[in-house]
Amino acid sequence: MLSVAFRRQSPPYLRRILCFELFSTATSIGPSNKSDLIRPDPPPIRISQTSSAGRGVFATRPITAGETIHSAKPLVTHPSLSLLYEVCYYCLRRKEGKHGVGPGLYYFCSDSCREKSMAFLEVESRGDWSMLNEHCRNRGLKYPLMVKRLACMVMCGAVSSDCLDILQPALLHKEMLPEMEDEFKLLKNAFKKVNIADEVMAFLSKEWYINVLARIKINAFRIELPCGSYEDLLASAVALIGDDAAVGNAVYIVPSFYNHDCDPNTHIVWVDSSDAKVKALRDIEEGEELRICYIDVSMDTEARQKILSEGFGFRCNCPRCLSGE
Ligand SMILES: C[S@@+](CC[C@H](N)C(=O)[O-])C[C@H]1O[C@@H](n2cnc3c(N)ncnc32)[C@H](O)[C@@H]1O
Repeated sequence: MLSVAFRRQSPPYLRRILCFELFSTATSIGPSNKSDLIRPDPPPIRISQTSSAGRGVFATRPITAGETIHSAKPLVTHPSLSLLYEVCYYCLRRKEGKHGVGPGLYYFCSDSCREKSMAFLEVESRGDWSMLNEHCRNRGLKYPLMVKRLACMVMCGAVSSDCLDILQPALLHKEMLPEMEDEFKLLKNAFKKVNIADEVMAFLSKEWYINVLARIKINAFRIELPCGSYEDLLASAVALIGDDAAVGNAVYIVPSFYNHDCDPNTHIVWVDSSDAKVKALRDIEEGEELRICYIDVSMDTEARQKILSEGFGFRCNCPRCLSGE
């Protein structure tokens, strides 16, 4: 087991985030009497410093194999460009059959998803995103689209411009900057052409763009959802040819604190939307660090280290890698 150094309690800012992301859906029974609000048990985790991988997530009690440790809702999502009109524009749930949505119209799987999207869509739908989409499509990029959505969410007041600052950023190399600057110009120009007050756009600087992209790069999850129907299967086949099999990407706060292990004790599952469940793969002791895997761990040590180093910027120090397995 990893030797870990952790404080007894998560720092206050992390406790606030845990409360927001994990308990934002208290169950209400009966009329609007506050005493009727039932809060679920707090999840058995705390976020603390590890000895060698920055912050990590630790079990606060024994956890049984197969147990759902907690659920998490994304802060920001974006569908894959090839499935833009085939999955819910908010939660990425696959469209089942024909839902009467016209060509070129976004699909929402429920009134709730439509309502939650209303504010950022009001901003987003004013712009012409064809150049940014084309740029991303040609280069196979997904993250600039998430930055665009986040910018719209900031402009409509749904989130603050620093909402991702708590997450670890990717290390950026000088060679990456020209492409990021091009993307930023495409984004900024699209906003400039529409009627958005300067003060509402004040946060949208090149530094903000690069700062947010660096965090999304290292913390975004690629969401793959099983196909429901034959039509879904066909849509996925088209996506596979045109782009990739993922329905989209999403960034969460709490799941972003899970470190990687090539023999993980925990995994994240998606059933039918971007709502995530973190589950135990085996029995876990109180105080043990919970780790997921970021990559296909069936590869040999050298291949795993190469992908983790090139894609995530770190040398894996998990017991399996240290033993050269
Ligand atoms: C998604 S973040 C995980 C949370 C992060 N430790 C933090 O403090 O916010 C991924 C980063 O955590 C660190 N990390 C994760 N797994 C690791 C591992 N197995 N070995 C070394 N560092 C790791 C690396 O710095 C990596 O870029």
